[in-house]
Amino acid sequence: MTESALRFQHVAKRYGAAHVLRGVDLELRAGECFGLVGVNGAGKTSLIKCLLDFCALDEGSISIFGRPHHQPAARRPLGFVPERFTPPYYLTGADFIRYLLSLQGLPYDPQAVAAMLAALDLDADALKRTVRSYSKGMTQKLGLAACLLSRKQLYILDEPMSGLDPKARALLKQQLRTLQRAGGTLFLTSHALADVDELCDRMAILHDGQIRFAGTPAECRAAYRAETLEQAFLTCIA
Ligand SMILES: Nc1ncnc2c1ncn2[C@@H]1O[C@H](COP(=O)(O)OP(=O)(O)OP(=O)(O)O)[C@@H](O)[C@H]1O
Repeated sequence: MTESALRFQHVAKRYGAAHVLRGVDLELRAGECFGLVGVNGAGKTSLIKCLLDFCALDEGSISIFGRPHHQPAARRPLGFVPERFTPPYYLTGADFIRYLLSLQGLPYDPQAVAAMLAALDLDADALKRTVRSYSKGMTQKLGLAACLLSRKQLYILDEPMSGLDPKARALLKQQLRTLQRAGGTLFLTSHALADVDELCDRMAILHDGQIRFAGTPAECRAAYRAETLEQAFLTCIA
Protein backbone atom coordinates (compact mmCIF):
# COMPACT_ATOMS: atom_id res chain seq x y z
CA MET A 1 0.00 0.00 0.00
CA THR A 2 1.28 3.49 -0.85
CA GLU A 3 2.31 5.55 2.15
CA SER A 4 0.14 8.55 2.99
CA ALA A 5 2.13 11.81 2.80
CA LEU A 6 -0.67 14.02 4.08
CA ARG A 7 -4.02 13.22 5.59
CA PHE A 8 -6.63 15.88 6.38
CA GLN A 9 -9.51 14.53 8.43
CA HIS A 10 -12.67 16.58 9.00
CA VAL A 11 -10.64 19.80 9.06
CA ALA A 12 -12.67 22.86 10.00
CA LYS A 13 -11.43 26.44 10.16
CA ARG A 14 -13.38 29.56 11.08
CA TYR A 15 -12.33 33.20 10.99
CA GLY A 16 -14.84 34.78 13.36
CA ALA A 17 -18.25 33.95 11.94
CA ALA A 18 -16.86 32.88 8.55
CA HIS A 19 -16.69 29.09 8.17
CA VAL A 20 -13.93 28.78 5.58
CA LEU A 21 -13.20 25.04 5.88
CA ARG A 22 -16.14 22.83 6.81
CA GLY A 23 -14.93 19.30 7.26
CA VAL A 24 -12.17 18.80 4.72
CA ASP A 25 -11.13 15.19 4.13
CA LEU A 26 -8.19 14.69 1.80
CA GLU A 27 -5.31 12.30 1.40
CA LEU A 28 -2.07 12.70 -0.54
CA ARG A 29 0.00 9.66 -1.39
CA ALA A 30 3.75 9.71 -1.09
CA GLY A 31 5.38 10.34 -4.45
CA GLU A 32 2.43 11.93 -6.19
CA CYS A 33 1.93 15.41 -7.57
CA PHE A 34 -1.37 16.68 -6.20
CA GLY A 35 -3.16 19.86 -7.28
CA LEU A 36 -5.69 21.73 -5.16
CA VAL A 37 -7.96 24.07 -7.08
CA GLY A 38 -10.80 26.38 -6.13
CA VAL A 39 -12.14 29.86 -6.78
CA ASN A 40 -10.58 32.90 -5.10
CA GLY A 41 -11.37 32.74 -1.41
CA ALA A 42 -12.24 29.00 -1.49
CA GLY A 43 -9.83 28.35 1.38
CA LYS A 44 -6.82 26.79 -0.34
CA THR A 45 -4.27 28.98 1.45
CA SER A 46 -6.15 28.55 4.71
CA LEU A 47 -5.84 24.77 4.37
CA ILE A 48 -2.10 25.15 3.79
CA LYS A 49 -1.79 27.52 6.77
CA CYS A 50 -3.52 24.90 8.92
CA LEU A 51 -1.17 22.21 7.63
CA LEU A 52 1.87 24.33 8.47
CA ASP A 53 0.44 25.08 11.93
CA PHE A 54 0.41 28.80 11.14
CA CYS A 55 -3.12 28.82 12.47
CA ALA A 56 -5.08 26.53 14.76
CA LEU A 57 -7.71 24.09 13.52
CA ASP A 58 -11.20 24.47 14.93
CA GLU A 59 -11.91 20.80 14.31
CA GLY A 60 -10.26 17.77 12.78
CA SER A 61 -6.70 16.62 12.40
CA ILE A 62 -3.85 16.63 9.91
CA SER A 63 -1.03 14.14 9.69
CA ILE A 64 2.25 14.41 7.78
CA PHE A 65 3.80 11.04 6.95
CA GLY A 66 1.71 9.64 9.76
CA ARG A 67 2.68 12.19 12.44
CA PRO A 68 0.40 14.89 13.89
CA HIS A 69 1.04 18.13 12.00
CA HIS A 70 1.48 20.25 15.13
CA GLN A 71 4.64 18.39 16.13
CA PRO A 72 7.56 20.48 14.80
CA ALA A 73 9.40 17.29 13.80
CA ALA A 74 6.46 16.28 11.62
CA ARG A 75 7.02 19.39 9.50
CA ARG A 76 10.74 18.77 9.02
CA PRO A 77 10.24 16.95 5.67
CA LEU A 78 8.32 19.94 4.26
CA GLY A 79 9.47 22.69 1.93
CA PHE A 80 7.06 25.59 1.42
CA VAL A 81 6.73 28.51 -0.96
CA PRO A 82 3.90 30.87 0.01
CA GLU A 83 1.46 32.49 -2.38
CA ARG A 84 2.87 35.93 -1.67
CA PHE A 85 6.55 35.38 -1.25
CA THR A 86 8.34 38.41 0.21
CA PRO A 87 11.96 37.81 1.23
CA PRO A 88 13.67 40.47 3.36
CA TYR A 89 14.27 43.27 0.83
CA TYR A 90 17.74 44.15 2.13
CA LEU A 91 19.26 40.69 1.53
CA THR A 92 21.03 39.77 -1.68
CA GLY A 93 19.76 36.70 -3.51
CA ALA A 94 22.81 34.75 -2.35
CA ASP A 95 22.31 35.88 1.27
CA PHE A 96 18.71 34.75 1.17
CA ILE A 97 19.50 31.31 -0.23
CA ARG A 98 22.41 30.90 2.18
CA TYR A 99 20.17 31.84 5.10
CA LEU A 100 17.41 29.40 4.12
CA LEU A 101 19.89 26.58 3.56
CA SER A 102 21.55 27.29 6.91
CA LEU A 103 18.16 26.88 8.61
CA GLN A 104 18.09 23.34 7.17
CA GLY A 105 21.70 22.72 8.24
CA LEU A 106 22.71 22.56 4.57
CA PRO A 107 25.85 24.11 3.06
CA TYR A 108 25.71 26.76 0.33
CA ASP A 109 26.97 24.92 -2.74
CA PRO A 110 27.68 27.56 -5.44
CA GLN A 111 27.46 24.98 -8.24
CA ALA A 112 24.12 23.60 -7.08
CA VAL A 113 22.79 27.15 -6.63
CA ALA A 114 23.97 28.18 -10.11
CA ALA A 115 22.38 25.05 -11.61
CA MET A 116 19.06 25.69 -9.87
CA LEU A 117 19.01 29.34 -10.96
CA ALA A 118 19.72 28.29 -14.53
CA ALA A 119 16.99 25.64 -14.27
CA LEU A 120 14.51 28.37 -13.32
CA ASP A 121 15.91 30.95 -15.76
CA LEU A 122 17.01 33.39 -13.04
CA ASP A 123 20.13 35.30 -14.05
CA ALA A 124 23.10 34.37 -11.83
CA ASP A 125 23.77 38.11 -11.50
CA ALA A 126 20.67 38.28 -9.29
CA LEU A 127 22.64 36.55 -6.53
CA LYS A 128 24.65 39.74 -5.98
CA ARG A 129 21.69 42.10 -6.11
CA THR A 130 19.45 42.98 -3.18
CA VAL A 131 15.95 41.58 -3.36
CA ARG A 132 14.47 45.09 -3.42
CA SER A 133 15.70 45.44 -7.00
CA TYR A 134 13.97 42.23 -8.18
CA SER A 135 10.87 42.07 -10.36
CA LYS A 136 7.88 40.04 -9.10
CA GLY A 137 8.82 37.05 -11.25
CA MET A 138 12.48 37.17 -10.16
CA THR A 139 11.37 37.20 -6.51
CA GLN A 140 9.18 34.17 -7.13
CA LYS A 141 12.05 32.34 -8.83
CA LEU A 142 14.32 33.10 -5.87
CA GLY A 143 11.78 31.64 -3.43
CA LEU A 144 11.32 28.55 -5.56
CA ALA A 145 15.08 28.09 -5.99
CA ALA A 146 15.71 28.32 -2.24
CA CYS A 147 12.89 25.88 -1.51
CA LEU A 148 13.80 23.35 -4.18
CA LEU A 149 17.45 23.41 -3.10
CA SER A 150 16.43 22.38 0.41
CA ARG A 151 16.09 18.68 -0.54
CA LYS A 152 12.76 17.95 1.10
CA GLN A 153 10.46 14.96 0.85
CA LEU A 154 7.31 17.03 0.41
CA TYR A 155 6.97 20.41 -1.27
CA ILE A 156 3.97 22.63 -0.51
CA LEU A 157 3.71 25.19 -3.28
CA ASP A 158 0.94 27.79 -3.09
CA GLU A 159 0.43 29.05 -6.65
CA PRO A 160 4.04 28.37 -7.67
CA MET A 161 3.52 29.57 -11.26
CA SER A 162 2.28 32.97 -10.09
CA GLY A 163 4.21 35.80 -11.74
CA LEU A 164 6.33 33.50 -13.88
CA ASP A 165 6.78 34.09 -17.61
CA PRO A 166 5.95 31.26 -20.06
CA LYS A 167 9.58 30.10 -20.28
CA ALA A 168 9.98 29.98 -16.51
CA ARG A 169 6.66 28.13 -16.15
CA ALA A 170 7.83 25.47 -18.58
CA LEU A 171 11.16 25.19 -16.78
CA LEU A 172 9.52 24.99 -13.36
CA LYS A 173 7.29 22.17 -14.59
CA GLN A 174 10.41 20.29 -15.67
CA GLN A 175 11.96 20.86 -12.25
CA LEU A 176 8.84 19.61 -10.50
CA ARG A 177 8.82 16.47 -12.63
CA THR A 178 12.49 15.92 -11.81
CA LEU A 179 11.76 16.25 -8.08
CA GLN A 180 8.90 13.81 -8.37
CA ARG A 181 11.01 11.29 -10.28
CA ALA A 182 13.56 11.55 -7.45
CA GLY A 183 10.84 10.45 -5.02
CA GLY A 184 9.48 13.82 -3.90
CA THR A 185 5.82 14.51 -3.19
CA LEU A 186 4.26 17.72 -4.46
CA PHE A 187 1.18 19.52 -3.17
CA LEU A 188 0.41 22.62 -5.17
CA THR A 189 -2.44 25.05 -5.64
CA SER A 190 -3.08 26.58 -9.01
CA HIS A 191 -5.62 28.57 -10.96
CA ALA A 192 -4.12 27.30 -14.21
CA LEU A 193 -6.13 24.16 -14.85
CA ALA A 194 -4.03 23.30 -17.90
CA ASP A 195 -0.99 23.09 -15.60
CA VAL A 196 -2.90 20.87 -13.17
CA ASP A 197 -4.00 18.65 -16.04
CA GLU A 198 -0.43 18.37 -17.31
CA LEU A 199 1.43 18.02 -14.03
CA CYS A 200 -0.80 16.43 -11.44
CA ASP A 201 -1.45 12.74 -10.88
CA ARG A 202 -4.48 13.66 -8.79
CA MET A 203 -6.35 16.81 -7.90
CA ALA A 204 -9.10 18.10 -5.66
CA ILE A 205 -11.67 20.85 -6.03
CA LEU A 206 -12.33 22.80 -2.84
CA HIS A 207 -15.62 24.66 -2.82
CA ASP A 208 -17.88 26.03 -0.10
CA GLY A 209 -15.39 24.81 2.48
CA GLN A 210 -15.52 21.18 1.34
CA ILE A 211 -13.85 18.89 -1.15
CA ARG A 212 -16.28 18.52 -4.02
CA PHE A 213 -14.07 16.25 -6.10
CA ALA A 214 -10.86 14.27 -5.61
CA GLY A 215 -9.29 12.05 -8.24
CA THR A 216 -7.27 12.18 -11.41
CA PRO A 217 -7.81 14.99 -13.93
CA ALA A 218 -9.22 12.36 -16.33
CA GLU A 219 -11.65 11.16 -13.67
CA CYS A 220 -12.67 14.78 -13.10
CA ARG A 221 -13.49 15.28 -16.77
CA ALA A 222 -15.37 11.98 -16.84
CA ALA A 223 -17.29 12.70 -13.61
CA TYR A 224 -18.64 15.96 -15.03
CA ARG A 225 -18.93 14.72 -18.65
CA ALA A 226 -16.63 17.51 -19.77
CA GLU A 227 -14.04 17.70 -22.52
CA THR A 228 -11.79 20.05 -20.62
CA LEU A 229 -10.83 20.39 -16.97
CA GLU A 230 -12.09 23.95 -17.07
CA GLN A 231 -15.58 22.81 -18.09
CA ALA A 232 -15.49 20.06 -15.46
CA PHE A 233 -14.46 22.58 -12.79
CA LEU A 234 -17.27 24.96 -13.71
CA THR A 235 -19.84 22.16 -13.55
CA CYS A 236 -18.43 20.94 -10.26
CA ILE A 237 -18.79 24.30 -8.52
CA ALA A 238 -22.13 25.24 -10.14
N1 LIG B 1 -6.56 35.91 8.69
C1 LIG B 1 -7.79 35.95 8.17
N2 LIG B 1 -8.79 36.57 8.84
C2 LIG B 1 -10.05 36.59 8.35
N3 LIG B 1 -10.44 36.01 7.19
C3 LIG B 1 -9.47 35.39 6.49
C4 LIG B 1 -8.11 35.31 6.92
N4 LIG B 1 -7.40 34.63 6.01
C5 LIG B 1 -8.27 34.28 5.04
N5 LIG B 1 -9.49 34.74 5.33
C6 LIG B 1 -10.71 34.53 4.52
O1 LIG B 1 -10.85 33.13 4.31
C7 LIG B 1 -11.34 32.88 3.00
C8 LIG B 1 -10.39 31.92 2.30
O2 LIG B 1 -9.15 32.62 2.04
P1 LIG B 1 -7.92 31.85 1.42
O3 LIG B 1 -6.80 32.83 1.32
O4 LIG B 1 -7.70 30.61 2.17
O5 LIG B 1 -8.49 31.49 -0.04
P2 LIG B 1 -7.76 30.95 -1.34
O6 LIG B 1 -8.57 29.82 -1.82
O7 LIG B 1 -6.33 30.69 -1.05
O8 LIG B 1 -7.94 32.21 -2.31
P3 LIG B 1 -7.06 32.76 -3.57
O9 LIG B 1 -7.31 31.79 -4.69
O10 LIG B 1 -7.67 34.10 -3.83
O11 LIG B 1 -5.62 32.82 -3.13
C9 LIG B 1 -11.50 34.24 2.31
O12 LIG B 1 -12.85 34.65 2.44
C10 LIG B 1 -10.60 35.14 3.13
O13 LIG B 1 -11.09 36.47 3.15
